[in-house]
Amino acid sequence: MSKAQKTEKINIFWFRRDLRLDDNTALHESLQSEYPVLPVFIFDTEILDKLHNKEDKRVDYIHQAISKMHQELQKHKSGIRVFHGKPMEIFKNLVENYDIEAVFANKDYEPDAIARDKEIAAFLEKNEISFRTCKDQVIFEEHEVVKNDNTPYTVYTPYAKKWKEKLKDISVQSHKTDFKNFLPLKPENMISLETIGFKKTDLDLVEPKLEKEIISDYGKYRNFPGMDHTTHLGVALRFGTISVRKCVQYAVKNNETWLNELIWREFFMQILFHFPQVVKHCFKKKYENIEWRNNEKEFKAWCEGKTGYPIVDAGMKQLNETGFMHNRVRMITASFLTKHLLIDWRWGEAYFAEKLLDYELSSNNGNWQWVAGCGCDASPYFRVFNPEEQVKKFDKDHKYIREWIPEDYNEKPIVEHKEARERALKVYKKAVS
Ligand SMILES: Cc1cc2nc3c(=O)[nH]c(=O)nc-3n(C[C@H](O)[C@H](O)[C@H](O)COP(=O)(O)OP(=O)(O)OC[C@H]3O[C@@H](n4cnc5c(N)ncnc54)[C@H](O)[C@@H]3O)c2cc1C
Repeated sequence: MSKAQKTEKINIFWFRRDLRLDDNTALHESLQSEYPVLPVFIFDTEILDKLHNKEDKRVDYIHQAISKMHQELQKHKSGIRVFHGKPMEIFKNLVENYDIEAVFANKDYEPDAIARDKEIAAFLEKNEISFRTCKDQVIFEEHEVVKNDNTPYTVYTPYAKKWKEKLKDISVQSHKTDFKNFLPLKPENMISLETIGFKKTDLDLVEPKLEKEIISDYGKYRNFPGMDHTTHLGVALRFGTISVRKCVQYAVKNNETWLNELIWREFFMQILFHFPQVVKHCFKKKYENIEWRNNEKEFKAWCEGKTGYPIVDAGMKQLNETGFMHNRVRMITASFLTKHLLIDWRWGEAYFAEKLLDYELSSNNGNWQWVAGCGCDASPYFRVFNPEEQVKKFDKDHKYIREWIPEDYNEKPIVEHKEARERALKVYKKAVS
């Protein structure tokens, strides 16, 4: 950055978890204004420093998504200026070097992001720069779908009902990007993964697509992991490489079951917003009394896919090898950890957070608490998945199991189902009664 840039007034658009050029609300807003727009992205050291695995596919995903947009913008004689550091330091620098009218960004609803944005907004305000945020990541924000007395819903079904009623009152519109108002920039290479302390992985970013064959029959086949009949759009929704408005428009026309899943996503987002204590604690307080066994050897066996229960082990292998696990198997593995092994759901949640490509704090936390029985609208604690019965129902030809566990697999079960189930029921009952 050079002082010479101060001569022209500009706007800044700050990419965060909205890594796309099309149908991007705040980007669209910024481009409507009278000043040219400088797009920026910050590899935030406060987030990256916490990642121990330096071959993290998510960092690679973000890097590839930004590179693609940077190349696209270079065709329009602009680009993205990508920084590595603490957002506050980066903004101090930007303010010193540019005459900025406003900073535009899409709203982020996670507790850490809210705190970061508050700090940045205060700093910008001091410098007479406005910080304009837009709704983009969701159809309805935390205060838009609430009970008649304005309190948040904590049960999914009435929340979803109200959500769908409200949807009828609005038109979900997509925004077209006008490439004319980007700030002209000299061609510049983007910062490399190595410079920010990470390595290239085997991940190849594929353009997220709404696939008709998958979504039309979603309700019929989504529960069978061997059929792999879900969209795999979780990561695209997480990093915003697809617009949620496009997904919802498509779901409304093509499949209500799939729409319901998108509503679960917003349900858990608003739970996290209204009850941020769930990050560390059970939504239902009584469940803090559970006397977890927390056996470290058994936890390791679970993580490595060596529990002796083929469906659990197949799921953990899929997760470890690809960063994805089918939803049905996420439920089975999570139930096995919390009920059969009586290991604190927070251990499992943290392991998934490290490995899942589509890791989303609100969904991961909400679903772990759902399985463990301690969440807002949770499965009752006495519902203990029987892994063998789950195989009979959902993978009866062992297609999924065969895909993920080796032929010479002969792990001995680390616990016996009936005994483990009874032990779990006893411990849970003691805690909650
Ligand atoms: C223990 C556990 C942990 C989970 N952790 C995460 C997580 O970190 N991030 C995450 O996005 N989902 C999580 N889920 C929910 C669900 O498993 C994934 O969203 C889904 O498997 C992703 O696959 P897909 O993209 O093919 O989804 P699809 O089945 O095609 O669904 C479309 C989208 O709807 C949303 N969605 C679907 N199911 C759920 C759900 N139960 N809760 C919230 N949103 C949902 C996701 O954004 C998903 O991409 C978790 C589920 C469990 C049981």
